[in-house]
Amino acid sequence: MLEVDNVSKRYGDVVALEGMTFSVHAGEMFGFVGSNGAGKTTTMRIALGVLAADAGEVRWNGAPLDLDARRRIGYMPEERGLYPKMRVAAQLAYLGELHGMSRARAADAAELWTGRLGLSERRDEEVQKLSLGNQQRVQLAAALVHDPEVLVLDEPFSGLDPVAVEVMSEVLRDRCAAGVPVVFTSHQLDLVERLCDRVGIVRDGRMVACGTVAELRDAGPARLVVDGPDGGGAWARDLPGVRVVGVDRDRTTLELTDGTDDQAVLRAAVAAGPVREFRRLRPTLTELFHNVVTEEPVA
Ligand SMILES: Nc1ncnc2c1ncn2[C@@H]1O[C@H](COP(=O)(O)OP(=O)(O)OP(=O)(O)O)[C@@H](O)[C@H]1O
Repeated sequence: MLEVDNVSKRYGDVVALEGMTFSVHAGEMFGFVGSNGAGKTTTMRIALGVLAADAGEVRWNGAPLDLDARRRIGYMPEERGLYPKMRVAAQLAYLGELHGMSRARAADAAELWTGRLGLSERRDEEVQKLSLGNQQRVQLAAALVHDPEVLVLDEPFSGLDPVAVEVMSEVLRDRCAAGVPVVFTSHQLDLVERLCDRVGIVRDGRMVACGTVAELRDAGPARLVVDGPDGGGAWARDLPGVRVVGVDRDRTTLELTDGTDDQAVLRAAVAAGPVREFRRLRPTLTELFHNVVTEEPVA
């Protein structure tokens, strides 16, 4: 398990992180989302150990991250650090050797990952001559080549075409299934919602919401949509614990205060007329994200 525990970081007067805390378990895919400048890259750099925290700790399997543990992380940096003039397979093999692999194992791993990531035809090309999307595939291969125990990926999906997104998703799912914790940042919330077991939403250097997508969608006041009795939602206006928040012809959107029994609402609706639809309204991750990042900051 990778644990980021109460990590804080300032750059001069800028508070980049303030008590950032979360953990990623073996075999779990964790999506790390937030607005530009929220602190995601800073967190990833600290998790990898390329940047020192002012306070707090990063632990791998319960122990503070040391040099040895860092070598077992596969990292895809936001600034994409490849050697532009080196050829794809030679570069990957070289990176594998830097991580302590024998020359033969590193060459095999380079062969394997270029194949898995659809780069077989590009093995002997210079990285700088590849399209940006293909350079990104090489960058992921570089994170994977030494068979890391943890994957930390900064924006692995940005700029990829739909086929490349599928290839990359498949590889990450596969690593997760092999027990590797995977954490990645992304602004593509639909993708995060589809892929991740858990999601953390960061705002102004703090984790403001964290959980499974289902947990996050179920948090907050319950909302119901009822398509039924006529009359602009009049049937619901006097129900205890119920607020009418929207009316669209016979379709009424209700917000329930905590503890209000939705079945009592259903009975009231049926008593007032025929009910054609009665369902819980759950926000998408995009709506949740929007709510979280536009909320007034807590003083
Ligand atoms: N080297 C630096 N020197 C000064 N300030 C920095 C430095 N790196 C980051 N910051 C500041 O720290 C804050 C967090 O930045 P960070 O890059 O971690 O955000 P992010 O969530 O990764 O953003 P994005 O989605 O735009 O990549 C921002 O206010 C940023 O301006």
